[in-house]
Amino acid sequence: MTGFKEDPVLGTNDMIVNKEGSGTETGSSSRPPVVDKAREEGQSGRDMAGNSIHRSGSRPQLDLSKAAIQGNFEERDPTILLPNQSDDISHLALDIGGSLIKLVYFSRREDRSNNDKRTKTLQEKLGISNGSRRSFPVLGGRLHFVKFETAKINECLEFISSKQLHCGGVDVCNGLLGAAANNNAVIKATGGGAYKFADLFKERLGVSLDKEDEMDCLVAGANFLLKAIRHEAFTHMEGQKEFVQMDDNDLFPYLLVNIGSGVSMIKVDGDGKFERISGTNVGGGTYWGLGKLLTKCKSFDELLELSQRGDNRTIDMLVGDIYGGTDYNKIGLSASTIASSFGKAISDQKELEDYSPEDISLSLLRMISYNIGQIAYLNALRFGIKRIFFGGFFIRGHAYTMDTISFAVHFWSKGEMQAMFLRHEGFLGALGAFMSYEKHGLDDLMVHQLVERFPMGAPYTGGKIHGPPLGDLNEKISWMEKFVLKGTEITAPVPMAPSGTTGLGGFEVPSSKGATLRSDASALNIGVLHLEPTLEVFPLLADLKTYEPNTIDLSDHNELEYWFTVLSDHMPDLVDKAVASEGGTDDAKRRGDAFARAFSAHLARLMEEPAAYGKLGLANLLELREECLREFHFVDVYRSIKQRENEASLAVLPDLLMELDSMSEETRLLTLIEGVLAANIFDWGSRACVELYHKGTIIEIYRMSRNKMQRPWRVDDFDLFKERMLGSGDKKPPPHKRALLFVDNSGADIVLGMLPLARELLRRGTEVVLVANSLPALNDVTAMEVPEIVAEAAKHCDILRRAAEAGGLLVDAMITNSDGSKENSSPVPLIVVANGCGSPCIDLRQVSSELAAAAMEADLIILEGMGRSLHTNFNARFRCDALKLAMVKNQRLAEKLIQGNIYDCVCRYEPAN
Ligand SMILES: CC(C)(COP(=O)(O)O)[C@@H](O)C(=O)NCCC(=O)O
Ligand SMILES: [Mn+2]
Repeated sequence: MTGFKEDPVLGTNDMIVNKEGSGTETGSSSRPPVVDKAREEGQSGRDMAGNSIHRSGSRPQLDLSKAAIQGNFEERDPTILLPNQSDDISHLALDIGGSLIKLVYFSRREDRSNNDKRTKTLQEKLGISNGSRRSFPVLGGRLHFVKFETAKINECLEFISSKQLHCGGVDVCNGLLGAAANNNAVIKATGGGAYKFADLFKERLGVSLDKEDEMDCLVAGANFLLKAIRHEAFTHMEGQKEFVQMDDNDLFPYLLVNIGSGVSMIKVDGDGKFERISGTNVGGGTYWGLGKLLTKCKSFDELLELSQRGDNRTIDMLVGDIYGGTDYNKIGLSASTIASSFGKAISDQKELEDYSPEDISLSLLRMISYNIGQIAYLNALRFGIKRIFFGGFFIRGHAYTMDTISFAVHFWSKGEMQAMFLRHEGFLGALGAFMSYEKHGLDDLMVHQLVERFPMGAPYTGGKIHGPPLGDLNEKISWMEKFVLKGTEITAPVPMAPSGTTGLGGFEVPSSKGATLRSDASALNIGVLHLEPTLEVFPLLADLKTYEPNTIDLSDHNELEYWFTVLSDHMPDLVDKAVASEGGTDDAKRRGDAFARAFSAHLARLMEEPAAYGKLGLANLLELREECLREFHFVDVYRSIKQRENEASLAVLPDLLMELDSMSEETRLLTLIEGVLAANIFDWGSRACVELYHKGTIIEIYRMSRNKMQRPWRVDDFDLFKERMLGSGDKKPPPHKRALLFVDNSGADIVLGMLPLARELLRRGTEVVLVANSLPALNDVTAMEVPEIVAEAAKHCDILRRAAEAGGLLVDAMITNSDGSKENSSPVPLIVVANGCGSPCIDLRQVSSELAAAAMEADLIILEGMGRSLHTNFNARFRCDALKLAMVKNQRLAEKLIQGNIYDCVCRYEPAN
């Protein structure tokens, strides 16, 4: 496991563990289900050999039978009583190693489900409430990863206790179970400490540790990660990290090389199917042990840090030392290849003290890393395995170690094999233990149901080992305040040395060795995993495998720097607005400051290491800002601005509709598209636009924007779109059946832009689904707000009114005409669907199940706005007709993306192929 073990590690083929044939009761998926009765009664069973099997009392699934709402039914989040739910929903697992304790725990999420009556009915009307809905065995929530030093086990116990993780029940605040400490509670644990500290856990927390086999856990954890997490695996060559997309269907077999004190090499053939095919006793323990003796270092980190400044040539015997400074060309060895680690010490007339500890440490690190890389390669070769994943305590995200191992594998395999690493590798065991809870449902989770987000629980130092837990918002704020006093400490952990080779390159000199240690020994390069069982892949994507939501890749440092500055510059104004949106109270000011600090800290962390939480795109940064605001309880920063703009726009809507109705079909279509582009100027996320707003009223700006809409636009496929809509000559194409309109901003954008366009589609017999954000982001309109806007607009327009009624949007509206007659035609419906996100951008790999269901019948999608159609999805291809409409409100983006200028427009039409 990831901790150093006391057990000696045996050499090659010393032990075979074949999960399938072993008949053991540990592990997860291959195990036969445990008889419920035995579990309920907490009995111990007997296996075939008569050994007693400890039955875990844990059962993470919710028993919803006889569930009843307690109190007021009309409340937004009423308390639900689950009388039949046992209080053993386990949501904590541990891996207690020699030096670190790794915790994986699950926290329930408050129910964010949309309770709006109107949107509910309309979804029923479209038949999308049941259709594609599955029953989800797993609760929505978050999977957290936390580390403690084993030496500070008290902090760990305190953390568990303060968060009530050992009670196995659901958060008391959520009122589900109100679980008090449960003396029968059992926590899954692996690693040597599961034995060593069992009594301490019993004594301090009243819980028993249910021990799981380390190797079972390791494999279960690795399999889960490789299948369920998008940017989990990466290569690391010459200081460059590159994520590798694993193919679910082509994952096995792989070689898992776990470098703890010793090294285990495990061939993994499937879930629960693995065999320990080899190992070596020269591992992390060897490096640490020998290093300690030779350098007098006190800790592993210290030793590793020394190596950063070392030069192994003073102590290693190189090919050049033997060949008088020249290469040994005949067998392809250059002069700088290590011929013999520590070999120079034989002939040098030196004592140990004459060598620098730095050089010794580096020589040792290279000796051990190359050796492991070579043995791993040979074993992969032996079994015809192409992929090797390295993990364990020894790796801990240390760039130079990864480079060294990668070089070895690359060198020996002549580039045929790749060494890969896992971002969560430090948590394989803990995750595996977590997976071993019976019938978790977790193993069935798919990539799109897990969203990795930046860790929001402070400390915000980029995930250093946790100190004392922070209980509530107030503590979180105090924590942020404390760090202002300490100035720069809040920013990211030690920076990675800039990459760049020495010129020697290759096997001899990995490049990422710098003056400072960039190790993940203490920093967690992982976020919080949000489990969103209702998320689905947008079914109209042409090719999920090649789909990349982000147009701007922030691994380009210039880009990152630019967007970092944009977001930083926007901060003061955003904080002002946020504070004002919460009444400008002292409490709001405190929260505002804390938000600014937390967000800055995240940005600083990402500047240091952009790939810290997987591949970083602009959409992730923009979402991070919204998540940070929510973290400090800013519910909707632009609420009043949105309201004001909605009202102003609704007031001029009747005139606009009248004007449109007086036009020919062709002119009207053009005017409508112009209207959408012009109204997209109302974007409070763009610095240029915000400056504009100080210069005129909403309507003045809208008029000015309309007047500037001369064609051709910078990207102008209007004629193609018009032909599809209106045909050419006598040919009248059939209308689209259903259009999904991804709406963007409040105010003019939706009222004077997208709604009139929706009305035109409805008039032509196309069903319209307005797709809006689930949660607020900047001034974007949310799905909760749209029905209100539609209801207002419908007062002035029969087409909208009837469609909205048909879609169930107007629950309180008249169902008779003003002359008293009933409607006799059955108009196509207008409905609203929440997209599942709370960001100005949209990642179509992860949308709400409602949207996925609504998309089934759709043959046209219209993506509007810079966030949804330029920053993301600009290059996305769909299986139906797609129209992308946006005004570019940023000069740099305009230049980069469309070789144009700020305020240029994009009307990109791509027919279904
Ligand atoms: C956040 C946004 C994507 C929102 O644009 P929208 O989707 O509303 O058209 C956009 O405002 C943006 O990229 N802003 C940052 C760049 C700037 O201030 O110029
Ligand atoms: Mn927007």
